[in-house]
Amino acid sequence: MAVTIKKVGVIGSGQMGNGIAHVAALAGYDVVLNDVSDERLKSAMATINGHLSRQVAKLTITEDARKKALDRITSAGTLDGLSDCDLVIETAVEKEEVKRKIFHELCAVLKPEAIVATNSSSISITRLAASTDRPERFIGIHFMNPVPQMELVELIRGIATDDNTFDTAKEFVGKLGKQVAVSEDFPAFIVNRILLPMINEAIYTLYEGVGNVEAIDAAMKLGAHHPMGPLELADFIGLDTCLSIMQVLHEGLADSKYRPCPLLVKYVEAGWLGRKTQRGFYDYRGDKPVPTR
Ligand SMILES: CC(=O)CC(=O)SCCNC(=O)CCNC(=O)[C@H](O)C(C)(C)COP(=O)(O)OP(=O)(O)OC[C@H]1O[C@@H](n2cnc3c(N)ncnc32)[C@H](O)[C@@H]1OP(=O)(O)O
Ligand SMILES: NC(=O)C1=CN([C@@H]2O[C@H](COP(=O)(O)OP(=O)(O)OC[C@H]3O[C@@H](n4cnc5c(N)ncnc54)[C@H](OP(=O)(O)O)[C@@H]3O)[C@@H](O)[C@H]2O)C=CC1
Repeated sequence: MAVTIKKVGVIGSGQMGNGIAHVAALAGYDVVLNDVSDERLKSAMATINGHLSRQVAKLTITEDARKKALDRITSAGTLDGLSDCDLVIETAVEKEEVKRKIFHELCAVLKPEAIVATNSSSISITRLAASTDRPERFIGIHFMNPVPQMELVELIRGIATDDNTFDTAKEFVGKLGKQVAVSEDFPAFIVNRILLPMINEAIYTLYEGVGNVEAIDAAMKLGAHHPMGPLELADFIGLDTCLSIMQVLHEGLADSKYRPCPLLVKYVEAGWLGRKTQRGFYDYRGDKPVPTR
């Protein structure tokens, strides 16, 4: 039987965290948004307001809905502020040690009956659940980017996830107006098991000089009707996240076909992480994106 969720905690206020806070608040949930820096939290609130305002301008929501949604979101600089949440969704960086540390600290302050979820793109839900005090109330709720636009959410049970937790997560996703795809707990689940090797292959195509950035993106946009070219999409997701997902696939499935492209590694080492750092396969610092290769 599903448990009633009223207050949702979101840990990490990057592009996914602010998107999840946005859709949860619009659906009527009280939201507490947490991040390590106040600056990040301020910028996330401004981003959410910007996206809600665009929805008002497009008449997809009313001005009243925008105001109410914003009023439902509060920010918290520490995890103590999430102690009375019914559901907490972790969406910090795709690094297992960071997530484990967050769960350890969160569980010490969170009410025992609350559900803990991760928006991880690739990491084992069973393994992450084992770093909490409540593996039966732990689940993967994997949103797609950009959250307000994408219809799908993957639900991934760990080995110990109980039926109440699964049913509650499914009901929550339904109330956000999204569709569920259920995935088994294997590296990168369904969407990223398919999407990330395609993106990695596009980077190999660039690395081997088969085509330049513009040619590769145009080929897949015009030749396969993808809404974004694979390199544009990689920049949109974040190259650090893309690399982490490929590493999880490579290590988890022990197959050389998932080897991250050395050029992807180089971009991440340079700190060229895509849109979020203004430089990746494109340079976003000018009026329009300029390919970096
Ligand atoms: C890595 C993972 O773990 C899993 C993943 O998420 S993989 C990534 C999955 N996502 C994709 O593949 C996205 C592919 N791209 C697309 O579908 C489209 O390009 C897109 C929806 C992002 C934008 O569509 P578009 O028609 O080119 O652009 P545009 O008309 O400017 O925007 C369409 C809508 O998206 C919204 N949008 C665009 N970027 C956004 C963002 N970063 N955040 C929130 N909303 C955004 C716009 O506000 C607009 O909404 P309205 O119509 O309500 O105004
Ligand atoms: N990008 C995508 O397309 C998708 C990503 N995901 C997953 O969502 C998660 C977040 O990704 P995304 O939003 O893109 O990443 P971002 O880099 O945009 O945001 C991550 C945020 O988490 C913050 N953070 C880091 N450590 C902590 C911490 N200990 N406590 C609280 N906040 C912290 C970061 O702060 P700071 O920068 O200061 O370190 C940053 O604000 C990842 O697990 C990713 O795999 C899932 C679906 C799609």
